[in-house]
Amino acid sequence: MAVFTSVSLDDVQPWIAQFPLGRATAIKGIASGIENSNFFLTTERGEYVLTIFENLSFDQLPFYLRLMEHLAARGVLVPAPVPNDKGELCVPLHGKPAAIVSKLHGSSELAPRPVHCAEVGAMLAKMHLAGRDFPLHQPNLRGLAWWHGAAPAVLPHMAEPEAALLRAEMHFQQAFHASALYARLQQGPVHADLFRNNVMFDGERLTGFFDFYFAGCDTWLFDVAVTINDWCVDLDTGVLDEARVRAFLDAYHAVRPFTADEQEAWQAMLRAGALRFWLSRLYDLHQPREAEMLTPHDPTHFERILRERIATPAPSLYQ
Ligand SMILES: Nc1ncnc2c1ncn2[C@@H]1O[C@H](COP(=O)(O)OP(=O)(O)O)[C@@H](O)[C@H]1O
Ligand SMILES: N[C@@H](CCOP(=O)(O)O)C(=O)O
Repeated sequence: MAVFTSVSLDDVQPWIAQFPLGRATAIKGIASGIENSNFFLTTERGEYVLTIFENLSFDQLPFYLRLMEHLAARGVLVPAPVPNDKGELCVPLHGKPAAIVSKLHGSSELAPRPVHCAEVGAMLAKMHLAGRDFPLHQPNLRGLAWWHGAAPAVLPHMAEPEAALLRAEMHFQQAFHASALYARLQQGPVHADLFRNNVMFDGERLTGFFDFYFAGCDTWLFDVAVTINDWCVDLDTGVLDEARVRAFLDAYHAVRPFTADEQEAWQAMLRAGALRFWLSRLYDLHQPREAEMLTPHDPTHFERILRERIATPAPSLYQ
């Protein structure tokens, strides 16, 4: 659970006057999440989510918030940021950047079936296409450059077999990212953290993607790999579930067809998706930050997934 910065109804009342939302009537800290302080905010106009950004700067936030605005305007189901009376999407609260977005209906589907995976696959493809004319650019801040900084920070804490795997995979990914094949992959704004807990469903109907605060420009295939590694995996073994993978990939391919280059790069990208979260979970474990409520995620889950993606041929992207 994480609320890093506390906010009361009294704190928020004068602040919210700059938004066209009426008075705030209730505010409640949200326990889940590990990056930001989130609150359900009820106002005279409806239900919203207030986020105080703990690690992102005012300079970085326009990318995320304008991307959500851009996607929402193109029919991609994402929370719409609410502008204040000056048209700003991000304003200080308790000295930190903060934003209000619309609240999505429903709940996360933590035991997805193929029908849910198909919904996510189709919406992800739609999101990639809708992002093509997004004018702002920011790299994926948890990409290869970050991996190079994080690996030396966690390696001293690791036992040798795991450290050897991390060094070898860094080496492999360095070569993959420098390859001509990688350079040919299509790129654009990606979510980069589209796990089960970042998508809302109302029954079998997807109501939205949220938590865009790891988004950045990267290959579309990386986004597919990150998403499949969570949505289509057997959580105990890290093995991909064939029926869920097929449903996801077929639905994605029907909206935005995969290319032959992407097929060739697929196994290496599934490995990249696993490495990214193994590293960030190791980093959070060994370099913890202050929080009122915080549950660290288990790194061994992604170590298992990485070993499995190295050992097992990747499923075909299209039939
Ligand atoms: N726009 C939204 N609509 C509905 N619920 C939301 C929305 N944004 C966040 N939440 C809720 O807040 C929780 C934590 O948000 P999240 O963005 O995952 O936090 P963090 O960025 O700290 O990881 C989510 O699990 C979800 O229940
Ligand atoms: N999805 C990541 C961590 C990011 O946390 P989130 O709650 O913001 O999605 C992981 O599982 O390691």
